[in-house]
Amino acid sequence: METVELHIPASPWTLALPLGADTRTYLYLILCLALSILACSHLLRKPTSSRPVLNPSGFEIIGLQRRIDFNNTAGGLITQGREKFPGKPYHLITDTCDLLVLPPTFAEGIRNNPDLDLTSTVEEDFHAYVPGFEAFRGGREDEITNMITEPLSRETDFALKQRFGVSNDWKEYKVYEEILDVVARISTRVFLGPELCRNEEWLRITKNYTVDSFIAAFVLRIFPRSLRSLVHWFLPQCRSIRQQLADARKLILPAVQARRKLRASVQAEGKVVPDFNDAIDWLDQEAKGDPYDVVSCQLGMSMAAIHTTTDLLTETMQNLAMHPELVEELRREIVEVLSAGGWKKTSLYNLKLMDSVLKESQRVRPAGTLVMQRKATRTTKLPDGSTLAKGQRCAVDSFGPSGMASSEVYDNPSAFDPHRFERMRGQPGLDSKAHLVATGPAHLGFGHGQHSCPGRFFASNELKVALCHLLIDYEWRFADGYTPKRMENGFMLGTDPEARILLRRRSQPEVELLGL
Ligand code: HEM
Repeated sequence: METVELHIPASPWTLALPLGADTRTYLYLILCLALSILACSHLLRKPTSSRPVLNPSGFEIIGLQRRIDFNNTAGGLITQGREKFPGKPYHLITDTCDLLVLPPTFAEGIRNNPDLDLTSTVEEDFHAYVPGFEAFRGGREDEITNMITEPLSRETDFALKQRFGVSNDWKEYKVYEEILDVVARISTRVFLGPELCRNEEWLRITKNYTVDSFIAAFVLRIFPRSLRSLVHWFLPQCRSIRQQLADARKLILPAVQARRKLRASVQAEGKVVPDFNDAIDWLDQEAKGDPYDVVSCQLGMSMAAIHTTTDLLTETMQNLAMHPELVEELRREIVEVLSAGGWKKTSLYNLKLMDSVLKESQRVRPAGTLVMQRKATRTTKLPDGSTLAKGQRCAVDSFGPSGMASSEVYDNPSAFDPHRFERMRGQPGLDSKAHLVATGPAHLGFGHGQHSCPGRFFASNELKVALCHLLIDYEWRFADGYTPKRMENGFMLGTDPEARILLRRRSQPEVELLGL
């Protein structure tokens, strides 16, 4: 499989920077103002620990070219770091910070360290204090449950018919674009309920905000932190995400207010409040009456959920196109399990081959080379007894020794083995590591420890429901002339957003999924 660097702004892994002429004038003006502050701040950013530095940046005024180039060089640098300092921490000067890269053997030791925080790394890299970037603020979005399998299935059926129709003729699609829409719809069904999941305006925002805010954050990072609160008002990329946030407010607030009003009136009449089974309710329940910004929580949740889930689903569909022998096996499993148990959470649990295929797809190509990004909120100890200074950032190299591609842990780790995790089921010591939602140093696809992905239980269910519908109701193969690729940008790895497939509806599915 080739690795390419693509520039398609439909996915957050690729960033193009469309700056207009008037913007450039503002940028140059403000850049002049910023030079002296930058020179000082870059001198101050040098690592102070005695650990080795892989890529010392030397003196630089802005380092803009180096930071832009970092998106293309990060993968190579991490490979160099792994070879040069095997099993040892080292500093890497990234496009945003001085990062201490740790081997996977440290993952267990740092996973629940209360002095290592994830939120502040996101807030720092994505300017959470700037209007328009509110969705990057730490919020209440981690209360995710997974109790709506049946409505999820109904919405998946609707969304797939919307995108792929019901024709039995082959038609060519850009798979990422189509699956992104399907995932946005079914995720919104759970986050905001049945009305907004079919609202085109909200679907546009929920799909675009992630990519647009990544671009805006990148542009804003050109400026020193002290100027960002001013500069952002003039940047078209920041203006665009502020507008999206304002549009989101107009759509979400009336729905939330209507829900609260209904709840209050039902309670006043002494009746039982209906269970709406969506994140409007979950967030309100968790807030227990405290004020919170429901719109940025909802956008933050979509941002964490939609492109990540789309990426894994698209990657798995492509793996199935490369291994068509698996399709019949998976269909047999679906028919057997769902015919016996219907659309229950336990049925999804029993789709063991499907779980293994998804987990193996994620093991071979996770969403990032580095995971568990953290910042020390105070001086703390690392598992090797050394000290991590307050403010120092660190992250774990997923592919380091004992990690996701390690021959100490996995037989033939470079091969895609769809049954790998299915075989581990029921084996003492291995069963707990076999499930898609299980995390550990040898599988960091959802991170590990106190900040591991709280949405993975929901994502796992959503992915399985979507795959059941896709496998039973549709068939697909790569479009003629298309060669599978994967892409890399900074620490992010992604499926090819340009991948083309031929897909058609099956005329005689083994089972009627909506009737279960
Ligand atoms: C296949 C889909 C997904 C993947 C691959 C994924 C991956 C990740 C990863 C790698 C992290 C960081 C973990 C760490 O640093 O230890 C994370 C965090 C997070 N994810 Fe996911 N995620 C997915 C789906 C979702 C969904 C569906 C939701 C919400 C419904 C969600 C919500 C979150 C939140 C809120 C955090 C931050 C947790 C914290 O701050 O402690 N994710 N995810």
